[in-house]
Amino acid sequence: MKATSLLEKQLLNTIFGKIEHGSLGVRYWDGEEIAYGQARGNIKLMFKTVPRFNFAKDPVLALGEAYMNGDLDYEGHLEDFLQLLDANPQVFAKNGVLTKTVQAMSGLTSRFQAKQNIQHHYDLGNDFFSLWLDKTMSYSCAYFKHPDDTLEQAQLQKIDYILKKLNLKPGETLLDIGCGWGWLIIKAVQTYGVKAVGITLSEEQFQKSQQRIASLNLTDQITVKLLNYLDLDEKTYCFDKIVSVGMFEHVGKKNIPNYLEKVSRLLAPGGLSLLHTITDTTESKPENSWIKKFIFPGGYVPSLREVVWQLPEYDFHLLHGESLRMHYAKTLDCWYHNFSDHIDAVKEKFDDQFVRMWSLYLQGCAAAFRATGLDIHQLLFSKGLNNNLPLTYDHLHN
Ligand SMILES: C[S@@+](CC[C@H](N)C(=O)[O-])C[C@H]1O[C@@H](n2cnc3c(N)ncnc32)[C@H](O)[C@@H]1O
Repeated sequence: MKATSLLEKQLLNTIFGKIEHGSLGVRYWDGEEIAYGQARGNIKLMFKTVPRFNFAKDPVLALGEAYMNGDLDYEGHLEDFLQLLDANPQVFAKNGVLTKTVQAMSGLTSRFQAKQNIQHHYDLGNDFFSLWLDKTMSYSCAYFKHPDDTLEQAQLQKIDYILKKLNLKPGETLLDIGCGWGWLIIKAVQTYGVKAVGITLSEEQFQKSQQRIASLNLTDQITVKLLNYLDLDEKTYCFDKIVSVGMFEHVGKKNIPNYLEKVSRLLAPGGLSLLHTITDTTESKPENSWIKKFIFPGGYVPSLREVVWQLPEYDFHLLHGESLRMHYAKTLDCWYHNFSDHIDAVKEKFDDQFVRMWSLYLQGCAAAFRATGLDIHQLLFSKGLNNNLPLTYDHLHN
């Protein structure tokens, strides 16, 4: 064995040797198999070659990179692996335990960086996303009323559910911050006769949503803007309702107060806002640097309490909160299933590294919703007091 491969093996052996909770099987490139931790594990990493990445600096990032590059495969369930990461932070954390809070405090995202971050992910091409999203092109957690609902049904149910929570009335104004490909605002206008504004930072989403709106003759009722939500003019706009679905994860820890402030300035007194966002159990978990580097640059998953405690600062009153954790695991399963079904078409557009990266992202996130504290919440709140709302939420389920 060459000296470098021996050194790499010693390093990995030292890292995995610190596992105290759970267990991990590893097959090295020379064929040797070692079981780490306690008891028999259900997950096995198989190094095909000497990995080229810096495990000493950031093991999670290096494992992700080794998988993407085809140096590493695994057998078993990703859920088990993610539980192992959670249970052994001292082994897998970047340079020791650096919490999400500490890392995220280091930078306020500029307008330019925010746009770059969004384009990195969302401007991969509408034809790519349409291969595996449903027909509405909703790119957020769906709502499954029955386990065998199709993805499209579940996405339409999610939109319907959100619009009911917002208690929309004809003639009201609705803002959708991070409107994606526009289906929620289209449904809101068609079903409730509201006037809607949608904002996105993605060029591709902007083009496609404009086309959809024009083809449905809704241009008088809907405006879509290619804009950072922070730049929406408060002197021109005031909305009865504001919704944001799957956008808040891009805001960043330092910008949470700016987001809430902006919503407060754009919302009419007594107005309602619904925030649909991924949340984590605590803000002191190590962040996943692989996801942050390759999938969502600039992303930050807040904890639920981090959002809720700030609401009163802006005179927001929490009315309703709901976790849809298992709905997101199912949504991701559907996306991964569609992605795999269209793998040949994906491979025509992207290289192997990209395909492995997106497979890991979709499967890894599904596993994280199932096995870690990763969650997703819909929070409904009013600006100031609103005494004219239904007394119960029975209408949501009729
Ligand atoms: C995960 S997608 C969700 C899209 C849509 N709401 C849905 O449910 O399908 C996130 C959206 O947030 C938008 N976004 C992220 N940061 C933004 C910002 N600073 N200003 C405006 N839009 C932003 C993206 O362009 C994208 O449309």
